[in-house]
Amino acid sequence: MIGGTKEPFRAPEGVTPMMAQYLEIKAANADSLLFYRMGDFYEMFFEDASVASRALGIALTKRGKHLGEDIPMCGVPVHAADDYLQKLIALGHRVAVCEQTEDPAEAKKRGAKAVVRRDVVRLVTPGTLTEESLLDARAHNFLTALFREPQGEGTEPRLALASIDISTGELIAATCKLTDIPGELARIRPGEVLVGEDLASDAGIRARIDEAGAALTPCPRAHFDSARGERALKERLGVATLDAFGDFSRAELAALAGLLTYVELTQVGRMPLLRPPRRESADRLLLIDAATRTNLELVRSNQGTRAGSLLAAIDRTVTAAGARDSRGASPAPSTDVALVNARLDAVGYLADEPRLRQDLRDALKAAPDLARSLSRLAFGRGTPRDLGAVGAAIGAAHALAARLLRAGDALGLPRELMGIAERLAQAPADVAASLSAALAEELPVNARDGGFVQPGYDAGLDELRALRDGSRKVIAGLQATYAEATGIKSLKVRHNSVLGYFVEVTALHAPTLTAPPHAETFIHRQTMANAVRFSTTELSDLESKITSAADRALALELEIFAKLTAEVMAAERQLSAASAALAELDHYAGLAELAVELRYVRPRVDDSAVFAIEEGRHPMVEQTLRREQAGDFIGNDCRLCGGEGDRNEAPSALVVTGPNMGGKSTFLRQNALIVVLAQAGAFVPAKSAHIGLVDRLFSRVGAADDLARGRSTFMVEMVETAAILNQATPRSFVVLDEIGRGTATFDGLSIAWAALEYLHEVNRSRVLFATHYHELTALADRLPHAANATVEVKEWREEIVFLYRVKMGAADRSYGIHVAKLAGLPAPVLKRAGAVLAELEKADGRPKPADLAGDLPLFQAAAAQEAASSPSKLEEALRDFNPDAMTPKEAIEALYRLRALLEDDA
Ligand SMILES: Nc1ncnc2c1ncn2[C@@H]1O[C@H](COP(=O)(O)OP(=O)(O)OP(=O)(O)O)[C@@H](O)[C@H]1O
Repeated sequence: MIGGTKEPFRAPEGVTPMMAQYLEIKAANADSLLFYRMGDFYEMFFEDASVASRALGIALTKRGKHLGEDIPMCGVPVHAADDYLQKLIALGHRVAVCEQTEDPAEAKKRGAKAVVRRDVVRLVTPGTLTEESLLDARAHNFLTALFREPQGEGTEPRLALASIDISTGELIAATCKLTDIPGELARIRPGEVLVGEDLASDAGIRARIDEAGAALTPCPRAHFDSARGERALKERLGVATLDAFGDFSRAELAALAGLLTYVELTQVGRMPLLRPPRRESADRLLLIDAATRTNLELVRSNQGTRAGSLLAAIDRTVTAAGARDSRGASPAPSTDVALVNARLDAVGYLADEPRLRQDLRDALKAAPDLARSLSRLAFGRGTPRDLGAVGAAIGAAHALAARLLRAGDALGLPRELMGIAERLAQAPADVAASLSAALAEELPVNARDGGFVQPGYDAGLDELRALRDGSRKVIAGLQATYAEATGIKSLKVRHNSVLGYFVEVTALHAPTLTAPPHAETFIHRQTMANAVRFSTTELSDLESKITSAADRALALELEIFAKLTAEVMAAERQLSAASAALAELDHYAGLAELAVELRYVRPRVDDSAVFAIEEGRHPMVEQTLRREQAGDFIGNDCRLCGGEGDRNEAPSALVVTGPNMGGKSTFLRQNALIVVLAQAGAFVPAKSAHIGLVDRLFSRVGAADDLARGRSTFMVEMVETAAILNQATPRSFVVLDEIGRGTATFDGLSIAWAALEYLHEVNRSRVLFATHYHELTALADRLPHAANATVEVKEWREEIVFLYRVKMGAADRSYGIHVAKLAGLPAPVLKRAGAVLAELEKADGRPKPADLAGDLPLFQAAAAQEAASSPSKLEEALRDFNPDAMTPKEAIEALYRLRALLEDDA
């Protein structure tokens, strides 16, 4: 555990002083691999060496003995350490980087055997990366802390989440129900999740964090101290109260405390830049659970790639920061009508102004990644290029603000864009002026390389540089002087790191220099196969002049670097605000570009329960068809009206039937995606769209096996269906695609039937329900607010042609065998299948819809309530268990218990 109390360490007897130091530092960082700096390498020893050599594929060697045994060792060169770090972090390791904290010469002064002082300067963990090389520029890298709210009696357990992207300083707090944690983690996608010991021992929480693909780090409970969190935040932000940023709960402050304590520990005291925290209130976000996110391929396709996801399809941002923003952290789909419309106003304005949009995008493209440069500077890991980036970004911010305001003069900017322009205009011009006065055109990657301060900025520096360069010129001149004095035309003055400057002549000429009169000037240093090398006092003097001038010049440059960094950090608040504004502007301009490029329209978003789409399209399928020149996407209408609205206007549930490959799934998902886009403030792929705000979105496909997690297909389906039936409200939007196919036909049909009835009667959500069970089409006749829809096909000489048009009404038959033919099933199999089908139909092997309709009672809302007032034992038992908190094994056991109860009742 990070930051737990540690026993004082004592090295065993007879260990070398260096090993004793190593063991002590390792003992204090037992849960990390220790990168122990030795010269130009980070070395690892013992178990760390074995683990790292396997993980990195590098050689395992030995170095000396410890308690009579060989010490395994492996190492990575310091200059290439980033690559190795990245691999280790990706594999889930954490790394403690231990540096020499004094000059070896200093150590020598303490005695020949004294060990150079070393200390861990940083813990590298998946959630605390700042290096450009370790991060994806276009994605946030969040570290999230979870804290369980004290639970009142009879209330649902809730958790507070605090998240930080330490590479940009973005800080967010939120609270959600325990059951919504997977969805929240899927949205934030943290690289690492911190939990107190109590939560760490909760198998349900562990499983959820694991499923979100994040590393779990247990921390001492004491880190989650809300009073400390509040104090630390106020101090860091220099404010007396946090009220201006949101109404943080004690649990949120505790989560923030856990987060900040951990950051401080891993960064060994250095605190990152912090942007004012944002409180995301879960009741103003469209809730999308983890399964729905995966199913709709919001940020990742089913293949696990960005390509093919909704994000890839709609992202037209031109800066890395804009892409990070678009990825979902800040413009998360909202349920706040005013906010959604304000965002749509911004997109609409830029969509209508092509010239302005183009100018803004051109300027944004040239602007550097301000957020990440700022964060590196705050950490003391900044480079001259980061300073250059800050200066350039301020310039870009002013130019963009001016461009926006110029446009706004005539037309009046919408609220969001006005806010952006104001924040951009406040970027500190004085900081930009000092940076541009100080910095050279070409900037080195490292401050230690020097040469980044431009001539004329600092007289002292200019003088030292002149001294250094003058001496170099004198040396260059000495070659000619020596050649003439000795009569050796081939004499050269050279330089290497061992001898410094020296004179080199061929072996043939060497005697001239070793004999009088030259022997006095030339001091023999080295004899090579063909050459002999000499030094002279003059050269040595000049050399030490150069070295000392260069050293002093570098020291002066580093001072200037520190001064400029301090100046930048003093304006941190305005710079952070400007950097967020740059990202937002890019985000809006990108959405406007998308709208124009692909003819997306502005949706009408309001508080109604309507969902009316005219000629809607699927964002990803449309683009794939276009890319592959596979024809046009056929737009389809969809009209639904949920429980709170007037369900007579339109059905609340559509049962979609039709042949495989006919376009059912595409139709279902495009409508769910349109909801996501609209509520995120984006235009949507349709001819027109009217959307009454959706509070929760669910999308499920009849599950594929999830054997890796030890659940059967059917179990997954049922757990997920249960989640929907328990959570969907009259404002929700539910997409169910072939639910129930994971079990025997009749069971599956019955469950699909009952689920649809329940959604219709109890949840009263807007529902799209695709199914292969034709029998379900009968339901639409029985349920007042359900209707049938089907995807059109044409039959032509025993072939079917898909038209991809969705029309009202039921499919007259299914076309499984036709599709099997398209898939290339051998002809004899197809023929035999046709014969079997004909027999079955003749023998009426399928249940008649009417029979089923008669057998199965509806879930009338009233009946459901009546049942609720006198719960049976079975219901009581059911209510007690929480499917989300169960392991697959527990779920199966629970099912057996329920069965037993049922038999008892009977
Ligand atoms: N509206 C449309 N316009 C053009 N092509 C479409 C349209 N809808 C679907 N398609 C094409 O048809 C393919 C199959 O669609 P989809 O997966 O939605 O069918 P399905 O009815 O759900 O099939 P199954 O029942 O086998 O899952 C899509 O990948 C796409 O190429």
